[in-house]
Amino acid sequence: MAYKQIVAAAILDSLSAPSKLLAARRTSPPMLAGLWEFPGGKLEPGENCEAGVRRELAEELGVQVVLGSEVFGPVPEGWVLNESAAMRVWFAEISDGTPDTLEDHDQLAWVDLDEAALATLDWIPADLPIVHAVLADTLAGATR
Ligand SMILES: Nc1nc2c([nH]c(=O)n2[C@H]2C[C@H](O)[C@@H](COP(=O)(O)OP(=O)(O)OP(=O)(O)O)O2)c(=O)[nH]1
Repeated sequence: MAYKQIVAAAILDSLSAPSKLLAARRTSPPMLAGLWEFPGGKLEPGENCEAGVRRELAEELGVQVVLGSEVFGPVPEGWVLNESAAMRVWFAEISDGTPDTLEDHDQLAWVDLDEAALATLDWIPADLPIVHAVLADTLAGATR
């Protein structure tokens, strides 16, 4: 089964000594509006995944990033979101710009990297295993 490829970033305050994750609240479609996610989007035809992540973060948040390790999911396309889409996610640190809600989001939040703080956000349900993997990888020092 070929999944539509989505790419996204788990943006940390620091790749070397992470303490916070940048979460973004979606504005559309109605079914997902108000839910929190990893900023990112659909890969364009012919684009490689890392370039896609960088493009999406520039468009949506107005930032440039340094990419760290991938947050590996269970399939080659990353984390299965639904019957037709899967998402690869990379750790990232902002190298230029201040994140802003330029496109697709109405709120951004720097959240402490602990279970309780992350659980206060209403995440897209498909993202919950990814949130746990992000936490586990940061605790294991596997972000870069
Ligand atoms: N970016 C992102 N999308 C997610 C996450 N979790 C999740 O289920 N999705 C879904 C929502 C969408 O159906 C799809 C991503 O598409 P998108 O609408 O963000 O893509 P895009 O920015 O390229 O937008 P567009 O061209 O369709 O306007 O993946 C997540 O954490 N981040």
